[in-house]
Amino acid sequence: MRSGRIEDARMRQLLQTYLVIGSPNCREEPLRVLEEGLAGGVTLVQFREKGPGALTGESLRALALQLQAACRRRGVPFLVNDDVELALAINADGVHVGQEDEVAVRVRARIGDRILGVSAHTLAEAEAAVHHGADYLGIGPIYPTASKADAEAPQGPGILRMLRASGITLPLVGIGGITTETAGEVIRAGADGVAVISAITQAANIREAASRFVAISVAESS
Ligand SMILES: Cc1ncc(COP(=O)(O)OP(=O)(O)O)c(N)n1
Ligand SMILES: Cc1ncsc1CCOP(=O)(O)O
Ligand SMILES: [Mg+2]
Repeated sequence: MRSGRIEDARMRQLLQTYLVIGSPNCREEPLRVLEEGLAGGVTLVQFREKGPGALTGESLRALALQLQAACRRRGVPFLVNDDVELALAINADGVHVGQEDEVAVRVRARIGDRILGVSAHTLAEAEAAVHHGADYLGIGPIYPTASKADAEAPQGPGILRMLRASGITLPLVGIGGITTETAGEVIRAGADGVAVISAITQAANIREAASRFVAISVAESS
């Protein structure tokens, strides 16, 4: 059991290499993809079961439990995207919600001290999320992405510089089209880390891809 909200310093460490994963993103068994990512050193995991062929009902819950168990074996926190009900039912470590999801202040009330991540695309959304009790903000898409059909227009790393210059001090993670070529500039622009779907889940060598992101995040954050 966690006692109290996560500290910013710990949150920043967890955000360094954040894997977002669901079965539609995987070319092979999601558990194997996740285990390879964990072996490569990913620091935080979000279960995001969305897109063509996404599981529902009992199979969704079964996959969530399977992936959560793999994270527990490695001591890596496991968050659930969108579905607060599922997160509570499986006792996940936290939830990530966006602007179209259940409002953050209500999610905070429901999940207690579990980790709360909130997506923001503007300074006003970022300030509201801070006020509503977010532990970190997901900022993106930074670059074009094929992994989210309804993504907003890419904003580039400048959005991160703008948020930092405007006084947002909460832990931030960049997301959207981030590769090992661009992860460094995302962190230098003000992110504490990078959240990645395809550059890890679709990699020919998942473990190696994850470990490259880890090395970049560590080097850029020190
Ligand atoms: C770390 C992180 N940042 C942003 C998002 C996007 O959330 P949202 O805007 O609610 O879109 P969906 O992921 O629900 O399609 C995220 N999932 N994770
Ligand atoms: C969930 C989400 N939110 C903004 S972009 C995105 C998708 C990121 O996936 P990828 O790393 O494959 O571009
Ligand atoms: Mg959402």
